[in-house]
Amino acid sequence: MRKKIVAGNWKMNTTPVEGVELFKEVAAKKGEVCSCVNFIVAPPYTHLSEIVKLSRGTGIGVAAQDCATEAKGAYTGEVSAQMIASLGVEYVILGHSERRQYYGETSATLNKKMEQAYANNLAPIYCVGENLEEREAGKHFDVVRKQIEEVVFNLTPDQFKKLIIAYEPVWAIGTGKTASAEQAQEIHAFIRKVLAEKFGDAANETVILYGGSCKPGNAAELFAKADVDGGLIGGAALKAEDFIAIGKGFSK
Ligand SMILES: O=C[C@H](O)COP(=O)(O)O
Repeated sequence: MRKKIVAGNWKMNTTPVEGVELFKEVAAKKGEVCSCVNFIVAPPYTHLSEIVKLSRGTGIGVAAQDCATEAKGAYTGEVSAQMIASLGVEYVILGHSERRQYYGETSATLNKKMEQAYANNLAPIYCVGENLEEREAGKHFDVVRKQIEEVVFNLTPDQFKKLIIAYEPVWAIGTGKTASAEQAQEIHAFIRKVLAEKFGDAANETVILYGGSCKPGNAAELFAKADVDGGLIGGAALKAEDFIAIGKGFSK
């Protein structure tokens, strides 16, 4: 039985004070959701220390939204995986489409970040997904396969066991357009098949999250699909009520 995960990517939103409030609200409401659901929050770097402390005993995991390609040194503005891990953070989101699109992250960049994440015991949440043009041209399977082959296929079998994948069609992120549950299932099953080509049966254990305008109204339908193991939530993770309601998509 694969883990069920609902992860909230706060992106560049909330001040540290607001973030603490949001976290406290989520923690207070978490009991309304089936204990089978694992919640993770990914606040901005500036909030991590405080939120890790608050998370103790709540069962809510904490992720960073990114990490540096290098271990340490003269890289102004960067934050290393070691710095993040030393706070008690367990996960790191890597390869989010916003990082790929606005900061030019390539597979080469992401291979280095993966290496740093694993060297510091952080479990990566590796994001893949096609843009609208690629989807309309019917290239989504090829795009996603490439994003997996160029990065995930470099992992050792042991590293692979810790990996979480998030499929996020770029055309659905923050747009209000959601992939249908059928579209999500189709590509999640495809991702699992590609992973199995390299890692065999271990791919049956890989948690594959859906991301892109996932909200209380569509979560249950998406999560009901066989290969959709939860969600990576953006906008709706900024309201505790909505985030928790998405978690309830698993409760029935
Ligand atoms: O990381 C989260 C995704 O980019 C989804 O964002 P969204 O729920 O606002 O569409």
